[in-house]
Amino acid sequence: MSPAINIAIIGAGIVGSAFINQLRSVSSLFDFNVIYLAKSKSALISYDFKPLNLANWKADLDNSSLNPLTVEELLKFLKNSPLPAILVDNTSSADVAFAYPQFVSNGISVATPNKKAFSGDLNLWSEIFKASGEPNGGLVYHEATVGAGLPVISTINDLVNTGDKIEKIEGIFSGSLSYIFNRFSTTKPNDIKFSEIVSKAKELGYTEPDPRDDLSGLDVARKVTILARLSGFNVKSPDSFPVDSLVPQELETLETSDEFLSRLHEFDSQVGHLKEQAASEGKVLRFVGTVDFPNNKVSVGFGKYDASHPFASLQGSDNVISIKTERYQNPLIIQGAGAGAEVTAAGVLADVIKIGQRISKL
Ligand SMILES: NC(=O)C1=CN([C@@H]2O[C@H](COP(=O)(O)OP(=O)(O)OC[C@H]3O[C@@H](n4cnc5c(N)ncnc54)[C@H](OP(=O)(O)O)[C@@H]3O)[C@@H](O)[C@H]2O)C=CC1
Ligand SMILES: N[C@@H](CC=O)C(=O)O
Ligand code: NA
Repeated sequence: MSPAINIAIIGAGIVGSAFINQLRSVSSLFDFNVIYLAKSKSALISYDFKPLNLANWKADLDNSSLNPLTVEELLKFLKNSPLPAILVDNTSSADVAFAYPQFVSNGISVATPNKKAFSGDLNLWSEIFKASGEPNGGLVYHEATVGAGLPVISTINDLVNTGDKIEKIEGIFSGSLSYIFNRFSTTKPNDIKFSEIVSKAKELGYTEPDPRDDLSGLDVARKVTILARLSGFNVKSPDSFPVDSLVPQELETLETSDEFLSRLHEFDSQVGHLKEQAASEGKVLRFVGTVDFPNNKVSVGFGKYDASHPFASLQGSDNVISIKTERYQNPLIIQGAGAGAEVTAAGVLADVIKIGQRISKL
């Protein structure tokens, strides 16, 4: 049994809930003590660092009168942890993400599916990994930021760390857009309405908290930025290259995602023409990200594909990522579910286990 490790979890939504349940299911294999669990308005806090009883965690969290700790308070709390500590950020909060360097430089490890820190300002990227490289720095794992639980980050890291040179990465990186377009855009005419299939993707837990992050191409741009940076291509930001958007300009500034979803139907015909045009050519629309090193080009947007193309035959929320390198001239392909509570949570849990195994060897 690896030595006990204290875990602080922020976020108990679609991914966070599945993560907590999966963590409890492996508790006999690993000595992970949850000492903090928070959502945006309430928290469970074990000030004496004894493991929280998670038997009824959801009701306890919903009914807790404790407010979540601020980032500064949480840092102070975890710095006093008598055991090594891991911060698990299952939110899409920028505030939490931008504080990672403070946690990591204090020896607190981070495991997260939150893309914001890794696709934000390049200086933040450098600060996080510089802090992690310090002798007492915490470990940083973010497998689920690209392709959910699919081994994309670990594969790119292994390729780069063993001296391979990444030449081109391309694929379908959005689970929600994959689900949407696998159904919405087919070579045979269909009467699926765009707004309906988008709402369905949200119901299934595939989209970002605000689906506009998916439909605007920003989520894929964040993922492509992360992969480019890991491959040694210091992309400045997710908006420093062309990104196609499917968010109607009139709906971009609506206050809430609910308002957006309630009005999206007004633009069904506008988006419908895109798919009809592709179908008239015997093709389907797919949303693709590309990092092309020899041509110094990064792009995120629509492409039209024959029914025989690998991008045209995906199922569910599948991602497919093609990685061409100096060694893999015939590209290495990773394919599978790229969104969804269970597969994403498993990616985060696997990172927590890797951190625990590495810490226990220290
Ligand atoms: N869904 C998926 O398939 C995938 C998601 N991800 C990433 O996982 C992360 C979570 O996504 P998802 O679970 O779908 O999102 P949800 O909106 O379902 O859950 C977010 C959770 O974070 C909580 N939260 C938000 N801000 C704070 C804060 N400042 N402090 C404490 N808690 C906070 C929310 O609280 P409250 O409940 O009170 O609102 C909620 O519990 C995102 O970064 C997303 O990009 C990555 C890969 C796949
Ligand atoms: N909203 C994202 C979730 C995973 O990153 C997607 O649709 O892929
Ligand atoms: Na992944």
